[in-house]
Amino acid sequence: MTLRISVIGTGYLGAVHAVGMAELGYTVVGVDVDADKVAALARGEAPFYEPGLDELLAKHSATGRLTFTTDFAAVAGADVHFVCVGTPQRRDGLAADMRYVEAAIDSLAPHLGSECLVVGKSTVPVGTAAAMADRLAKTAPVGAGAELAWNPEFLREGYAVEDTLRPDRLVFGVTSGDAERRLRGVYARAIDDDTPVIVTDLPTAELVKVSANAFLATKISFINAMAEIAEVAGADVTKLADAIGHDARIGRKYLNSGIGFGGGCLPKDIRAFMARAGELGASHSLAFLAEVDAINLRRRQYVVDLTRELVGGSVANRRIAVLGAAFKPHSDDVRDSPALNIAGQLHLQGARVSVYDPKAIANARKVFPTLPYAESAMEACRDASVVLHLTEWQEFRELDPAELAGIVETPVVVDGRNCLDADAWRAAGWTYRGLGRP
Ligand SMILES: NC(=O)C1=CN([C@@H]2O[C@H](COP(=O)(O)OP(=O)(O)OC[C@H]3O[C@@H](n4cnc5c(N)ncnc54)[C@H](O)[C@@H]3O)[C@@H](O)[C@H]2O)C=CC1
Ligand SMILES: O=C(O)[C@H]1O[C@H](OP(=O)(O)OP(=O)(O)OC[C@H]2O[C@@H](n3ccc(=O)[nH]c3=O)[C@H](O)[C@@H]2O)[C@H](O)[C@@H](O)[C@@H]1O
Repeated sequence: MTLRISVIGTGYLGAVHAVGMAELGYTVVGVDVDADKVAALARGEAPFYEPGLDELLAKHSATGRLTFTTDFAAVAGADVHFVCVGTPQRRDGLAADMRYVEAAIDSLAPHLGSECLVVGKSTVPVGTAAAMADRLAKTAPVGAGAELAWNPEFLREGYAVEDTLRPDRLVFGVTSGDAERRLRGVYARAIDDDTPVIVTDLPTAELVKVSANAFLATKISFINAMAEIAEVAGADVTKLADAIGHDARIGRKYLNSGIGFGGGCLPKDIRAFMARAGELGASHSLAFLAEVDAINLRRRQYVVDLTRELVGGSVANRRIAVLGAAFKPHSDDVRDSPALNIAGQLHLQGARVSVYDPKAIANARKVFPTLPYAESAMEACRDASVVLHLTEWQEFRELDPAELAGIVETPVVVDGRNCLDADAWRAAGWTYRGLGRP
């Protein structure tokens, strides 16, 4: 019999997971409290930009095997329930806001059938799974027999469909062999014999997730610290990254220097990890993450200061072109976007900023409605005193520096992602400034 799956929370993670489960052949219902999001998904439209998602959504919505609703009663009868709700940073501190996970468990509990599996996928502070198992036991109908497991997700936005359908590894935090067997069954069609499946207890599974993100954030801040040193020493951090990256023990990935990491995950996850370590009496173990965070935030400030310096001291009334609003290319996500943060700071200092992004303008407008936005890279750059390249979309890499030089006021470019062809820009008459790169 076809497995029936429910996915609670249909944001960047949950919508892709629901679609992925349908692609694996299951009958799937996605539930969210956001009626607009549900309505879009139910029409077969992805509520955000993610390559490949629209096609699969349309394909499976048409068969009726993939449905979306705000009504939790629709999850009744599902064999496996995946909890994918948000765990954002709390407004009053560094810790994760667990309200949404708790609410999802409470809404799910009354509808659980006998012998179903509830699987947490959200990124949570260690100890959450055990607490949610207790919560479920207290609220689920007597005899419901639901079991809880934690299966953290490692997908990257921009590659979310691919990562869901072909995960590089799976982690199953379980308390029984039966839960492991069921999870192996769910993912059987997504993996081959070589895909590592790591089966752990609940706290280890939760920690794997946050430590993976902490490591990635640390690697990025490491190279950005090297960029700071390279800047004052007159060295080239991009060459340095290539050279150390050839050492297989180090590896070149996540050594791209620039304005640092943003998004809905790395920044809030390292902060929540520090907060949890503090609650567990182990603040000292993760004290280095405060520096990782500080190095990262310094990158944004550095570009703001550099821009001011490049225009002779004050950005007031100067036209600044900002290429990029998303926190990274192939995504329309602007959560904690370094590019938007820099644009916002310059705007507040009186600059006449013009922001362009191929996919993220609509989301950027919601967060920063007062920022001026352009319809194209050329429009953003017209009459600019400085061009800031802040999100490395392919479209920006392909800009013709000679053509652009003809429409700006002053040909000065700051390459916040260290990936433009410096020689080509200089040859076209530009003052090129990389970050930690001559
Ligand atoms: N975005 C990503 O690439 C990845 C995210 N994660 C983790 O997945 C979780 C979700 O992240 P995103 O999808 O990015 O967040 P998101 O904000 O895009 O989506 C969360 C969704 O949960 C819904 N929701 C909130 N409370 C609810 C409730 N009580 N019942 C049903 N739905 C509810 C919201 O309306 C929203 O649509 C987070 O813990 C995040 O750290 C993990 C791996 C990758
Ligand atoms: O927990 C999550 O949500 C996800 O967080 C990250 O994925 P994501 O946020 O989609 O984006 P990344 O591709 O990791 O990039 C994060 C940020 O780091 C920046 N970055 C990345 C790599 C690099 O070398 N340098 C660098 O500055 C990017 O521009 C971006 O702002 C992880 O890569 C995923 O494995 C994880 O599942």
